Amino acid sequence: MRYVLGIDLGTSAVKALLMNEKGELVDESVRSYSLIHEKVGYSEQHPQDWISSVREAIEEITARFQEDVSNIVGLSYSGQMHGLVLLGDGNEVLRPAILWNDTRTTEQCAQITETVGLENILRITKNRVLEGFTLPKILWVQQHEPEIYRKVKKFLLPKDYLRFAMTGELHMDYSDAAGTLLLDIEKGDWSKEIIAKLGIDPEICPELVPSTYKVGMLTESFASACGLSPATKVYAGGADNACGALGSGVISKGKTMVSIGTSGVMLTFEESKTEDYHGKVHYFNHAITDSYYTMGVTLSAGHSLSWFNDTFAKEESYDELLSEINDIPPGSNGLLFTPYIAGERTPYADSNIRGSFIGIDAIHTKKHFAKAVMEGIVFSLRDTLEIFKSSGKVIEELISIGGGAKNQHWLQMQADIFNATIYKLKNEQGPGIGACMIAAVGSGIFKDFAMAQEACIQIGEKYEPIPENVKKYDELYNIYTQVYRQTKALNEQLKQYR
Ligand SMILES: Nc1ncnc2c1ncn2[C@@H]1O[C@H](COP(=O)(O)OP(=O)(O)O)[C@@H](O)[C@H]1O
Ligand SMILES: O=C(CO)[C@@H](O)[C@H](O)COP(=O)(O)O
Repeated sequence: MRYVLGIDLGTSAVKALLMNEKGELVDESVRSYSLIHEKVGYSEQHPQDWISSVREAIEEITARFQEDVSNIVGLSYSGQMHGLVLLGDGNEVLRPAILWNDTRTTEQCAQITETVGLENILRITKNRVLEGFTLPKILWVQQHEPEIYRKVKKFLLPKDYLRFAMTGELHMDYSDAAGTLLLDIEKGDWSKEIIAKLGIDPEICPELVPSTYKVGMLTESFASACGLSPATKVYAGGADNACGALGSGVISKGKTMVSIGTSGVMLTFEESKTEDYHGKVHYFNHAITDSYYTMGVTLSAGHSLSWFNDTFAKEESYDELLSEINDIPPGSNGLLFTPYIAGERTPYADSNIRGSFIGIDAIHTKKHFAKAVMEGIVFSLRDTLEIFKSSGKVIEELISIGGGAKNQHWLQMQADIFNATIYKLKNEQGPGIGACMIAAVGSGIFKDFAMAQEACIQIGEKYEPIPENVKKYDELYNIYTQVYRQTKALNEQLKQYR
């Protein structure tokens, strides 16, 4: 029997999945790592932590593997998007990686928009300039750390650096490159115009490849450190949201998924690059050649719940914290939360906005706050659903993935707030499954992603909207949508005290 490994390099942890040639998941392991928040708005990680965590996660799987490890024929990746890894002359890492949820680059975003022009940016990249994307981070290093910038020979994204550490080969795949704001989406190449206008050395951009491209084999040293065969073939992989889309079957028109990971994502398949959302949602290349997807991002989705848990209920597991939320009616007895605890992206591209609890009453207890946090996160994802609907899309079914899909009440809440049928996967790790599918298609186990989807994706429970909850949540959503406007100016005044 042949096997493939999928490595999902997430924000909070790396998850390694082992899949057999029938598309069944046979083993998995997880290793967590931390985020560094040196200042408000900063979010970094040490690339070395990714490498050691991945090595340990694979080692755990190979130690349990009962067959010859050469039966693990291929591996691929799903990676947290946009994070900037800078390499010097000898491919050494020059500074910690600046991540997707780092919002220090508001000034650089304004400079890019002014220098390149918003119309040009939208025409070339199909996206607006946002703090989370990679290009503003490159300019930030250029301006604030010129001694480091002078040494830069290549820039990579997180999973590309991981792949380099495992193979010695430097590449970037199109689905992840789309999130740099340097890719000309129509031409499928680095944008010479943006690069020239911003005075960036084109040599720092890595070679672009498709997700199923075979970049090479594992280095002898990495293979022996994690117990794999050095003949294991390595395929490029994709952005975590592209892989999440693969892993939840969003590979054809009309398919939509919602993910509550550290961030929150509402994502739908786009057949072509010609739809125009005027940058209101992100428009990126899929991991399938010549396909695209659009998505809106809630910066702190699962992160809002993990923040609440860490800050107010550290001793409790998620299951303990959420055990009584179903005793509370929709709307948490008048308590409303906006999940802008680290700024927001969709629909408000605003790095300064912060979250609120509105309507705190003496009757509210910890479980009300926990439920309000979950509701606020889903309201925020509904903002993107409304953008899709206003462009004429009909979305009646969604696949829900990510850590948030582990909680059945949260899944029901999604059905009620989106007024749509929610399907859960048997294993909620969509991006990891997508990474396995890339390795399986790359190594020829499946002819294409349609065949891989048939074999690898197993739908679990189904959640139907409950009409009285839908009605109540519609009313509450109307109140929710007013909070941003009404708290924006207050947060501007509060900024100096952060
Ligand atoms: N048992 C659970 N119940 C509800 N939510 C959970 C549970 N476990 C994890 N989560 C949520 O999922 C988030 C992590 O999701 P995950 O997809 O693993 O993140 P990432 O890929 O960004 O590292 C946590 O921040 C938390 O909000
Ligand atoms: O910034 C984005 C997408 O644009 C995030 O979705 C990151 O890709 C991180 O994802 P998770 O760790 O939350 O899955």
